[in-house]
Amino acid sequence: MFQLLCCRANITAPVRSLSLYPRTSKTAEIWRLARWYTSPGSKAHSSSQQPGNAVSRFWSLTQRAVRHSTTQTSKPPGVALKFILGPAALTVSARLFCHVAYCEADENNNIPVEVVAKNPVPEFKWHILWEFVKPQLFALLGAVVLAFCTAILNIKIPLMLGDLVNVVAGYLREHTRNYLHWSLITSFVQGLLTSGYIILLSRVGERVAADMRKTLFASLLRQDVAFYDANKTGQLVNRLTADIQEFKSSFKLVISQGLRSITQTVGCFVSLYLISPQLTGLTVVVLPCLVGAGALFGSFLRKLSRLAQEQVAKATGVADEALGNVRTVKAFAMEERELQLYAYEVDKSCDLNENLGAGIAVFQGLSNITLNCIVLGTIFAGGTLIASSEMSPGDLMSFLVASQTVQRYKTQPPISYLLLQMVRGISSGARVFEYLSLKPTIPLSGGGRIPYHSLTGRVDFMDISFSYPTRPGHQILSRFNLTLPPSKTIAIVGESGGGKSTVASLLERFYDPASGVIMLDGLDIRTLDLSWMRGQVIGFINQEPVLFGSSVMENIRFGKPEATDAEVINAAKQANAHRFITAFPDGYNTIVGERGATLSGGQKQRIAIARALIKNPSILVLDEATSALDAESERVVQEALDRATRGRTVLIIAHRLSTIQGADLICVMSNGRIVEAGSHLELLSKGGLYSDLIRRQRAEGQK
Ligand SMILES: Nc1ncnc2c1ncn2[C@@H]1O[C@H](COP(=O)(O)OP(=O)(O)OP(=O)(O)O)[C@@H](O)[C@H]1O
Repeated sequence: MFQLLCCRANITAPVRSLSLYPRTSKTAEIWRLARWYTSPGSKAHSSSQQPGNAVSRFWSLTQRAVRHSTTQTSKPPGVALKFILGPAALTVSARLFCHVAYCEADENNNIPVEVVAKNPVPEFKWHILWEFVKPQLFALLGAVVLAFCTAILNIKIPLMLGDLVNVVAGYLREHTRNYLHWSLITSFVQGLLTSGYIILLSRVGERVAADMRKTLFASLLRQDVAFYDANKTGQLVNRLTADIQEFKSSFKLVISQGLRSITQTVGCFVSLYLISPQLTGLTVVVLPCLVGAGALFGSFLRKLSRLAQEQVAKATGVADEALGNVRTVKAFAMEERELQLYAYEVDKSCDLNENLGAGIAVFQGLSNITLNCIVLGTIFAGGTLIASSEMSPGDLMSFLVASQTVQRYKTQPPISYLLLQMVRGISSGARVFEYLSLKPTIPLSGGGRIPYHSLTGRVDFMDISFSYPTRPGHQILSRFNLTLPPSKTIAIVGESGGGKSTVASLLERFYDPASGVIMLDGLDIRTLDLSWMRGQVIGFINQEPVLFGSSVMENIRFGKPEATDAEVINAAKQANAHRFITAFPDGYNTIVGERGATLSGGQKQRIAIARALIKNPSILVLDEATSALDAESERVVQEALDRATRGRTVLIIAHRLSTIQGADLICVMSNGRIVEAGSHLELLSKGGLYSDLIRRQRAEGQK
């Protein structure tokens, strides 16, 4: 609707349609517009404003041509009315039509091909649209009325100025033949050049966007885990998709239209100067003021646009979180609450975008008024010069044609639209670049490696103190010390929230401690190659294994991309997973669904164990690996784990104490430190915190 208003509010269109063109050029102009209007492809064509303007211009010129061919003199009042209402009606309806048609033909519609191929073509349901439009009915009607009135004015203004045109048009008639000849050649060359720059620009735009996507994705993947604690994935995905899309569209549009506008403007200014230095001087005085005011307004709009885009990303984040965790949302009957949260964020983004739209509208209105004043001022000043014989009527005519061209290219491909696109493109680009230049504090590669045959797998946590970066004041570990001897199984137990999983995260180097050192075989892990450590030394299995939506085979191979099929099957056998996998009709090629949704908890866990085992890690970290399973699944998974842990250094983070009684050493954590350590029997006989925990867990089990 806003676009519609903008289009119709564009009262520079009548200036363009003044028919100040030489009469013989009209047919060429009409033909060019008709072709422009019907040819798809250019990004400029996807603007709902451009085609609309083209329609009004096309119609206006057609009317002029007809009028000139029939009579050059007076017109009866009925005819005048026809010329006002007819084009207006056509223009409004054509704009409405164009809007729909061009939305459908959006070249940047990024629906993946396979989705389109698999799903039936979605039906456009008018009654649903009506539900959305109903509350806005008054605004819509108001807009249609305003658009209609503007269309009438658009036609009225050229009619009023028509007499003036008739007077001066005679001058150009003498040059008709020459003009036609050159017009044809110029049109042809212009067509070729247009195709050329659109092809090139499209290529540049697509490649820039693809590169930006790849680079941003790589940069996001490189970031620390702390970065993901502080940013919602929905917002990150939004930068990867919507922001780059927006940037690409703006880039293409602004370059194509902007280049053309600048070239045309400079060229026409030279022409203007040759025609009348006095009038051009006047324009040159006025123009910087307008440009200055425009720049000020532009920076204000840019700020608004940035806020609006951030808010849209925030709303996307809320939706992403709710849809990504839809089972939890449903399990807690939180649909209504999530909807409220989403609606709140969407309403905020709606308000911001409305403000942005209003800002653009005011800008458009002001610029239209200013430009029309310039035209009238030119005519007035030109008239004065003609009266004092300093200028001929022909020169005034030429000056008006040239200044009209300046306006068309400087302000016409609606400047508000260009400006909006530029503002949006800059904000989107800034949001993309922000993450492109972000450096992770924990580099993924670089540093030493320990040869496989000399790696023993001993780990020492020495005087570790740590707080999460998102909660700096809350200390989780304080002077924490622990040794994992080679090929031994060490279990950590303790109160929930006591920091057990944090110990595992530090060993994986998801975070670095604030003070203290973690050693692997006597070497500070900060000096070792992180990719090597995570990829080959440490196997990690946690409570909620996350699988990717590909086949079982690919999920297991995720642990070692170069693994052969035989290695995958061997790992699955070790993880007690081979039998259930081969029972599936598609065996190892079974697709596990998004995040492994088509598998049971125990099956997912065993695939995750196979994925960790395939890399044959020296150190295995099990973070409550069986606590989410029922008794039967736990038995099968535990069996797999017992087999998997043999000959490796194992750190078990345990909630259920029954699963760790066979560990070589059990450490009890409290207040971020180890307060007790020993075997199961030793700790029981001590009668300390461990036996307390056992007693409490037994009591809970009996309830
Ligand atoms: N990413 C994070 N950002 C900020 N705080 C965190 C983060 N992860 C955990 N914490 C906090 O750190 C503390 C220790 O968490 P941790 O997960 O290590 O405990 P835990 O002993 O493993 O608990 P549980 O047995 O319930 O799994 C908790 O207070 C938790 O709220």
